[in-house]
Amino acid sequence: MDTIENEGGISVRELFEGHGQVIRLVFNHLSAMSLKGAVELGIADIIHSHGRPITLSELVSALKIQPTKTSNLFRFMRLLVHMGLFSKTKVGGEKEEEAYGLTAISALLIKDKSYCLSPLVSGILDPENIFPLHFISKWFKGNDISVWETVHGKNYWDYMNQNPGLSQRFNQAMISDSEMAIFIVKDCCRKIFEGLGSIVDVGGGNGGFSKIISEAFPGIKCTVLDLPHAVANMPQTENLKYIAGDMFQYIPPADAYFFKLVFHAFGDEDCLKILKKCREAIAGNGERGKVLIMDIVINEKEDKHQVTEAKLLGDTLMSVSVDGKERTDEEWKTLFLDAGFTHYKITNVFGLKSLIEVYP
Ligand SMILES: C[S@@+](CC[C@H](N)C(=O)[O-])C[C@H]1O[C@@H](n2cnc3c(N)ncnc32)[C@H](O)[C@@H]1O
Ligand SMILES: O=c1cc(-c2ccc(O)cc2)oc2c(O)c(O)ccc12
Repeated sequence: MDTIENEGGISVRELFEGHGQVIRLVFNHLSAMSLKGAVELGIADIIHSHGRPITLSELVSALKIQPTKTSNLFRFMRLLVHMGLFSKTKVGGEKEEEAYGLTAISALLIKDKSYCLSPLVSGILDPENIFPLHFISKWFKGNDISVWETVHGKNYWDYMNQNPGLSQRFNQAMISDSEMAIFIVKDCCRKIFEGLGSIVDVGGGNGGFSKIISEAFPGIKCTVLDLPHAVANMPQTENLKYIAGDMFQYIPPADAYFFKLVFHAFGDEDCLKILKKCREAIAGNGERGKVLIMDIVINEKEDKHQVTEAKLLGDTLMSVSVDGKERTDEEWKTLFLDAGFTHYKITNVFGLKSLIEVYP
């Protein structure tokens, strides 16, 4: 086939393929929006309560949608099966029919399960939350720290502070992201938490993780430190307290300083300030204490392609939304050593996250 000289010798066939890739990328937003639609329709809940794979006609009637939408639903389910949200099997005797079942993805969307991720899907894909992402190019050309300043004239946390509805949906999203941590705390990483007398969950939001810890280890006193709007009106219990404050100003002393998805929301300079505060607190406590970080570690060599892609998408989200970043092992190491820590250990835990133990 002909080549187009002024395009660096790319063949017309390659351009055809490139055209398909551009269309695929443009249509990519439909993956997220279809996931959101499936969550709002409650398809996973319907299949779960059905107790066995559900046929298209049974699904139409359970969804209480017009029969005229049957073929649209068939095509929607075909996409969701392709995306891995649902499985497709044959049911029935002589007159076989196709039926849809749950997969490891849709099992996480069942609303009565503690580890349900539906609030994460709706919270992160909230139109108000994604609107500023339409202005990435405008942000690149200007001097604003994030797209939130470009669009709303204030940073992410100030915007949240002034918009309690969005803040609540974001906090619910993060709580649902924490629920799976129960398996880590109880199983693979139990030893990391055993024997601790106190934990400060710094930037702990509504305390999703601390609730899990305080229930699994009644002997640990958990304190959630977060900005005033995030911890307002939170019910205190004997071993779970909330403090409104600024982690750049003060972090209360504890046996362990826990940070889940906090460092990825800040640049290196800010992370160093926070880590140095922890290091000082440990020194002031007779070198007793450690930092525990549940966050993302980019590992392009060992992670599957899809996992790296999700981490890199997250990195761009952090870069444009909050001046944060996802870090490689080397980048984490530099931060820890610069803050005065001597060693650390990374354990891959769940989803995209690792648990990093950092020692003085
Ligand atoms: C991405 S969220 C993580 C929430 C929680 N750790 C979790 O994973 O569910 C980051 C949190 O940092 C909090 N935060 C931001 N700036 C802070 C500051 N200066 N002091 C304390 N918390 C802060 C935010 O309010 C938010 O709850
Ligand atoms: O929009 C987000 C999403 C996340 C997030 C949620 C769940 C995960 O397992 C990883 C990342 O984190 C965010 C964040 O830390 C932030 O400061 C703003 C937005 C988001």
